[in-house]
Amino acid sequence: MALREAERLKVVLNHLDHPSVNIHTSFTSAENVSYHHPVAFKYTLDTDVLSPEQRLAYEENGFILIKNLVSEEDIDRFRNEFERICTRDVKIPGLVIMRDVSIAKSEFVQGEKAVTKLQDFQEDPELFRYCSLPQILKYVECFTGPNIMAMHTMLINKPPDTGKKTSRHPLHQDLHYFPFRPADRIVCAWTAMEKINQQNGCLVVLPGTHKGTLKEHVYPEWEGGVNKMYHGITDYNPNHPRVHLEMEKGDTVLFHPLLIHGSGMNHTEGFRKAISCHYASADCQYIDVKGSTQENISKEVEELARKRLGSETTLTFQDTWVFRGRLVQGDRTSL
Ligand SMILES: CCCCCCCCCCCCCCCCCCCC(=O)SCCNC(=O)CCNC(=O)[C@H](O)C(C)(C)COP(=O)(O)OP(=O)(O)OC[C@H]1O[C@@H](n2cnc3c(N)ncnc32)[C@H](O)[C@@H]1OP(=O)(O)O
Ligand SMILES: Nc1ncnc2c1ncn2[C@@H]1O[C@H](COP(=O)(O)OP(=O)(O)OP(=O)(O)O)[C@@H](O)[C@H]1O
Ligand SMILES: O=C(O)CCC(=O)C(=O)O
Ligand SMILES: [Fe+2]
Ligand SMILES: [Mg+2]
Repeated sequence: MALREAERLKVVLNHLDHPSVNIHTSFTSAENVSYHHPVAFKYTLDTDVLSPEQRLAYEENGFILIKNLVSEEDIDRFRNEFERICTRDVKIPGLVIMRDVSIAKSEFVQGEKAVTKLQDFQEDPELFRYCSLPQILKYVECFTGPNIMAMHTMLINKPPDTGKKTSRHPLHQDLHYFPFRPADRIVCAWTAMEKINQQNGCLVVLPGTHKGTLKEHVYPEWEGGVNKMYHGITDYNPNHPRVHLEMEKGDTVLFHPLLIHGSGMNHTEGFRKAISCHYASADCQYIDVKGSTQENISKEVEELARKRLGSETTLTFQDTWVFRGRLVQGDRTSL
């Protein structure tokens, strides 16, 4: 134990010699922590990628924002591919094209304007390039370690709100959807595909909530309706500070799967776009969610699998993740 503390201290101290860090402004916190209370890092691993203040920020807040991580050129390519999918120029196996619930039964909306989310693009080489970008994996490894699985992929096209407030995403923890652990070895990368602010419905996070436990999730009672599987937490502290993550095109936030987050209404006429991937250490283990707060989502997913693949399907919640996961670095050891 003492040896591990010493190793941790060494990491912090090593960073003190790092030439790119400004000793006068940024070091104070890392220095204080390391001398006065040896740092017990729980949420991050020892790599040379995160600066001491980035590392402490993630430990404390459960997220870090990296400016300008994905190039314009790459984002424009993802956007192009998104359009080809919406117009049905390409068909990708396993990919789910989801409409906003407010227009789900409308025949009159077509193309990109009818799509609120692409889910599971792991079989599309062009979009899946996002999940393998080396500059993203370099950060992801700080949380997952070297064996990395891309477990869940999405391109979110938050529509202008129709007035029913269905463009909101209720406050939730992504871990609710995942039957694998440990949670600390899972991380989401979420990249803005354009300028995203409060007007068009940016991410809203409750800093520090990753230190809590997984909460119960249910459909919120919203008058205008709620999108399929958009479960939310009812039992959160309404006075907890909220941070609106305003981002530029290419900025990327990495966040912990227990961090409570959601997104507000899109008050603009544009479709707000973001691309994301949930990564997990390939060393994670599947868990049985029976009797836990995750039982409701597991039943809902299994029901959807039966609807899609036929009523005789015996696919479990865990199986759906085995099929979707793709190795992006190292060895597929467990997941
Ligand atoms: C090998 C694997 C196969 C097994 C597949 C199982 C995969 C499940 C994936 C879901 C896991 C989600 C994991 C997320 C983890 C990270 C955290 C992210 C948090 C979220 O974002 S959760 C929300 C994401 N939700 C989904 O992705 C739900 C998946 N969506 C769908 O399955 C379909 O898009 C949907 C909504 C069922 C529509 O199916 P579709 O066949 O395209 O549509 P139909 O026109 O036939 O409509 C069927 C029926 O559904 C109603 N409908 C349509 N859209 C919506 C909507 N947005 N919300 C609510 N209801 C909707 C439609 O009106 C029809 O209703 P009827 O009454 O007429 O039957
Ligand atoms: N009445 C509500 N009940 C439950 N959750 C809500 C409610 N209103 C908003 N939320 C959720 O709270 C989070 C932040 O939304 P909030 O409304 O604060 O965003 P905002 O960006 O301030 O948007 P707006 O300007 O539309 O109010 C989102 O996840 C949203 O879905
Ligand atoms: O609104 C968004 O882009 C975020 C949605 C989200 O948190 C999710 O799908 O898990
Ligand atoms: Fe989420
Ligand atoms: Mg609001």
